[in-house]
Amino acid sequence: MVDFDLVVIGSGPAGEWGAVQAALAGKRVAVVEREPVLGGTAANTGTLPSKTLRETSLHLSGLKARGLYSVETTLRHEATVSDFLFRERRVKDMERARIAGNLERHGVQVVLGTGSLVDEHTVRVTRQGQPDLHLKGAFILVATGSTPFRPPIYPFDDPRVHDSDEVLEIGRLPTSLVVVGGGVIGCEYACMFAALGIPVTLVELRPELLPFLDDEFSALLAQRMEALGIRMRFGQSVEKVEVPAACETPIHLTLSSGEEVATDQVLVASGRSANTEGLGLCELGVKLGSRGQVEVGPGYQTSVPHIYAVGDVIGFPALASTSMDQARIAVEHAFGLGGPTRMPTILPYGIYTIPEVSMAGETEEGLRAKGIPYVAGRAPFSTNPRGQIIGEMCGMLKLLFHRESLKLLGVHVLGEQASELVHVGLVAMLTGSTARLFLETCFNYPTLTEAYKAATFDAMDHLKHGTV
Ligand SMILES: Cc1cc2nc3c(=O)[nH]c(=O)nc-3n(C[C@H](O)[C@H](O)[C@H](O)COP(=O)(O)OP(=O)(O)OC[C@H]3O[C@@H](n4cnc5c(N)ncnc54)[C@H](O)[C@@H]3O)c2cc1C
Ligand SMILES: NC(=O)c1ccc[n+]([C@@H]2O[C@H](COP(=O)([O-])OP(=O)(O)OC[C@H]3O[C@@H](n4cnc5c(N)ncnc54)[C@H](O)[C@@H]3O)[C@@H](O)[C@H]2O)c1
Repeated sequence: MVDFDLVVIGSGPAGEWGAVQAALAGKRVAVVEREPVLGGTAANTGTLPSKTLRETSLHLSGLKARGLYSVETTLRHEATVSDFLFRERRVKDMERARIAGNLERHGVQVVLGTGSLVDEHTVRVTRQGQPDLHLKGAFILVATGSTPFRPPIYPFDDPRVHDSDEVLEIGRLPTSLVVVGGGVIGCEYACMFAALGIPVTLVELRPELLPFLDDEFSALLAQRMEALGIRMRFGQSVEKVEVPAACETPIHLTLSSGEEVATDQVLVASGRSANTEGLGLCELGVKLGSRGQVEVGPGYQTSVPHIYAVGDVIGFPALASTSMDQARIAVEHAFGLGGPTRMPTILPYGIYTIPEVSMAGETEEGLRAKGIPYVAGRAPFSTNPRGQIIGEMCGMLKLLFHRESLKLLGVHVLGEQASELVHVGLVAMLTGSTARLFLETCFNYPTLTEAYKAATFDAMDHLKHGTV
């Protein structure tokens, strides 16, 4: 039995940063990881691999150059799956090495094996070909993440049927692809494959894309995705799947509308499930929600006070960004370190579709539902000099201000660098800033960020004319 102040189960962003935060405070920390590599979904199968593939597909397809030179650049026909995956593997390797270095530098002990709780303070680590280890922790941090949900109608053992983990192991690029699920993962992958010139059909149960977005931006994104060649099938699901043994014979899907779709490959991205199975949480009285996610209270404490849970395993918002901060907060709470014990009230969302979309704060629909008077200001990138220079003709920034106080309430961006640009508005909201901030700030010229000033002027015009 080895004694620690904190035993962390899982080495994704939540596990890594929870462990480091505790180690920085002088605590003895162990991280248990069941995979042979560190980094979880963010480093290995999710965030970084998918973002790297996005850049690769933009590069291989020459898509970025199209707006600039009006040339019809198409995918180099000899592009192979190894071209496609080359940089993804490099980025992944570098991130794994960074995490190992970070944990080592802070004196965190890494134990490879599958962790489960045998009692309230003891984590058993099951290791292949080696005896079990028992680690005692004054506190336990559950950071076991999530895995793709696999609806039973799909034969995932067929090499042409993928979930979002397996798509990173594809043996060849599809000649056509059906993506099931128009959530963030489905939209991002649909764009990447469509950018490569592959015919993509996106099947989404809901009548619209990403309903948490401002309606205007959800519709704009759908338009841009259609312009990229993606066939949208809203309000539908897949009822029947026929996968012939011969891989040259197309897969046959029957949609709920009765439409038949023939496709080379299928990517199923219809949600994820929390990794709680076999952890022994229920046996200890830790409450789980309807989808297996761990229920937590303030400070990410579970119903067993010295067991904390953070990241994807607790469900929404299930982002790498929020997982890291939740973990830092949980450690602050557990050890009473005096730092922040709750998340910021406004979180940013970055969606790496083509084009990118990002938002923070309120949507127009949200403000209307709450009866908050507002004024909107828009700045299309086509009228922004930097937008002209880089050929970003479809992007837009929209700002939502309180109609009386002029406090910034929401920021929405679609286009190049959207997930970076949103941070200006995010910080403005977190500091309670008003339209004056943008009117009085001198921005670099020419930049996309300047759009903040243009959108603010537009909002002031609306105020003057009594429009929204
Ligand atoms: C395709 C895709 C793209 C994404 N893109 C973004 C993005 O752009 N931005 C963003 O912020 N988020 C993104 N996400 C979400 C992000 O990856 C997750 O929110 C984040 O990885 C969650 O971190 P975590 O530490 O909670 O869990 P994970 O990263 O899943 O890590 C959990 C770790 O726990 C280990 N583990 C599980 N059970 C055990 C056990 N019993 N014993 C030992 N170890 C165990 C797992 O092996 C894993 O290493 C994306 C996700 C996907 C799938
Ligand atoms: N850029 C980012 O921040 C980013 C990128 C990727 C993933 N993620 C995170 O990963 C998590 C999981 O993403 P996800 O896209 O798998 O899940 P999701 O729950 O966000 O989306 C699943 C989508 O599939 C649809 N769906 C469900 N069943 C269906 C069916 N039978 N037929 C057709 N459509 C169906 C749902 O309506 C939904 O739109 C998200 O919570 C997200 O936070 C974040």
